[in-house]
Amino acid sequence: MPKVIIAPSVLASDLGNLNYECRRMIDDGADWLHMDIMDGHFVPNIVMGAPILQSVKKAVPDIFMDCHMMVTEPERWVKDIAEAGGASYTFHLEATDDPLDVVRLIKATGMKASVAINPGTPASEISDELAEAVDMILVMTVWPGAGGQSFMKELMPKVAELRARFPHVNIEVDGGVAPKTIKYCADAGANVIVAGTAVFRAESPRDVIAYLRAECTAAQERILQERQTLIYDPNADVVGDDEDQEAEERRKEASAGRRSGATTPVGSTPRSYLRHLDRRRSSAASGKSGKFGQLTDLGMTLKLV
Ligand SMILES: O=C(CO)[C@@H](O)[C@H](O)COP(=O)(O)O
Repeated sequence: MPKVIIAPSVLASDLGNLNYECRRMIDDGADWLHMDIMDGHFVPNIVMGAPILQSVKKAVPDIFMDCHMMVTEPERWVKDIAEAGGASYTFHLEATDDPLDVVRLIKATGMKASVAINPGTPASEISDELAEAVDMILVMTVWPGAGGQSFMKELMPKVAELRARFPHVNIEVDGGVAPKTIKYCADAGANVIVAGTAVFRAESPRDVIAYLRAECTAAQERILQERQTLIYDPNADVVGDDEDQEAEERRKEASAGRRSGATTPVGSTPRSYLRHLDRRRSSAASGKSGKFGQLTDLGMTLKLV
């Protein structure tokens, strides 16, 4: 599983003291700083651009700036952000017809490339080819444009689906992530955690960062153990297996979230996504068959990582 990374979103910081705020977060244990760039078109707000990032990079040279570009023309700002010291460039899938070309432009600058999807965009819009080309996929857990919104738990099946499909890709969540909501993200398989209000406005940002990290690390161990149980067993009977009551409950909750773009009718863990595929395939088959066979028939590659 990819490393757990905690990235406080500076949108919730004291923007008049941005250099100090970024330094404070790094000293408190943050791995990255999440820099929200908004152009007033893709989202209705305008927040910072390359000159501000450049000034931060100069004052805080060891910063890793995770640049979330909420802009309509993602290709237009790649060079400026790279020159300003951006380390990772996230563009929105909804903002381009040629995501692979944007990735190519980003990579040519030496920055890491990442693609974001809005709450209304299904995970299936991320093609295998795109996922292999990027370093990270950002699943927005609020509609982009403002900090301090409520976390959309019903989107967790998208995270679980992407984690099941791409065990090694960084999966980032952003929006309303806090100690109260981290478990949903962590169980679904997210490993890059953006949190603005919950960290910057906390009495002890250090404690919040440590808590978010601990929850994700613990969940990763659980996910790895669950994957072990998916080792091929020709005698396994997965049809009608009701051991995972919790997944069933989550499936019900998830289906209530379809209107928000959560199109995967499954529970919110990578394992339950794989089990869903298994059940779907099994219902069309007669008798018992091995799990690997069923998954690979569906085009899935089940990997132990
Ligand atoms: O991109 C965005 C909003 O558009 C986020 O980065 C938010 O800034 C996260 O803030 P909180 O919801 O954690 O306060």
